[in-house]
Amino acid sequence: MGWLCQLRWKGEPMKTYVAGHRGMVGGAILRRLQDQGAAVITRTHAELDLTNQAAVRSFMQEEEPDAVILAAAKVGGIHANNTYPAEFIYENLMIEANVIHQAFAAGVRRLLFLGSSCIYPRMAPQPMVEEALLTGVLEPTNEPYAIAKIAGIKLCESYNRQYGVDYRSVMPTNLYGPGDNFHPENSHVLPALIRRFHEAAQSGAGEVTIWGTGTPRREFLHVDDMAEAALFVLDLDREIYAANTEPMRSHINVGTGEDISILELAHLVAEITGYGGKIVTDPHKPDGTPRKLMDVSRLETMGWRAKIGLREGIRDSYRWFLENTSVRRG
Ligand SMILES: NC(=O)C1=CN([C@@H]2O[C@H](COP(=O)(O)OP(=O)(O)OC[C@H]3O[C@@H](n4cnc5c(N)ncnc54)[C@H](OP(=O)(O)O)[C@@H]3O)[C@@H](O)[C@H]2O)C=CC1
Ligand SMILES: C[C@H]1O[C@H](OP(=O)(O)OP(=O)(O)OC[C@H]2O[C@@H](n3cnc4c(=O)[nH]c(N)nc43)[C@H](O)[C@@H]2O)[C@@H](O)[C@@H](O)C1=O
Repeated sequence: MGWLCQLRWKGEPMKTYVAGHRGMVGGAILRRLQDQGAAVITRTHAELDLTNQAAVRSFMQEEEPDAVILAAAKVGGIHANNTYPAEFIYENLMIEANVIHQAFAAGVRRLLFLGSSCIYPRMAPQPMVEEALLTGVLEPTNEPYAIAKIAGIKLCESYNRQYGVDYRSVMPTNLYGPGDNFHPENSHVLPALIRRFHEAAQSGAGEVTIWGTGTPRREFLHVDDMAEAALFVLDLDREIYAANTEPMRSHINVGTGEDISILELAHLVAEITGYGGKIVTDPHKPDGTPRKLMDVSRLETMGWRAKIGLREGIRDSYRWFLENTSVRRG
């Protein structure tokens, strides 16, 4: 069970709205809250399109949640970001502006916004500290998405400064696990490789191609760790959160503090899925950021660190992939 979420306001359990509850992160957060008997509100994308300002206003005014966890977003890997830049910047700006403003207008006391590690400059010194934000140019393949995420942090900070609310931001590294998007083109690297190597092992293929040179390095955090970290940060006393952040640098990195090259990752996924053939690289596909290892000392100082190791986590994700053929995406 791990750390128990005590989301309470004046002794009463907070009514918490989980936006994006059918997604990988939102689903993991919802499971933890339900396991702890928390009062939770959810709406599917079909029930409530968060890019629709009037619909979000009506929902917030009607439900008046005490807390909001914003895990809804337009999300995808390097190919999706590179192919649909207008959708990534527009939809994410609209979702966060609507949810954050309408939460404030409805008197929501506490909110957690999920950003991403791609907010940092392409060549930020590694590991990347929270202070590196806005100190350099971004990675072109996901700049629109990154700018939307930076805007989300600044929305929270601006509402905190002007209206005195308590809206917090966490910056997850690359995430994976149950409920992931396994689409062959639009997914992130780890689910994409799980699918590709599994299919190759099943078909007896002699060769599997991975995108790019295989030299970039990435950090991977299991989504159950992410869910626990999200609730840990949301539940922190305001004084502790304020003491470990600054009003204009309020976001908190969430990761494992360890990274791996894409080629090493490919060999690990091949081993776990039982694929024994060749692995070749395709340098014509983009590498993206060479490295984006997060400095996670700010969150560790506040008392949280990741628990699930990469090998164990990939096994868990592969098991979910195999057991959920009907519900998995892609
Ligand atoms: N996955 C990763 O590696 C990382 C994710 N993050 C961040 O974590 C958060 C969650 O990501 P993740 O769980 O992986 O993403 P998913 O794509 O798994 O989930 C996103 C959820 O948001 C919903 N959604 C999207 N657009 C809308 C909309 N207009 N109105 C209502 N709901 C909408 C989706 O519903 P539907 O599918 O029905 O459209 C889905 O349930 C995001 O903020 C993401 O940026 C940050 C770093 C890494
Ligand atoms: C979390 C973060 O995720 C995104 O950034 P990213 O980490 O670069 O995305 P990615 O996981 O898709 O790729 C990681 C690396 O892996 C290589 N790679 C090899 N083979 C496959 C492959 O088959 N699929 C994919 N997707 N990548 C592959 C790929 O070439 C790249 O070098 C942001 O857009 C944004 O969404 C964001 O915030």
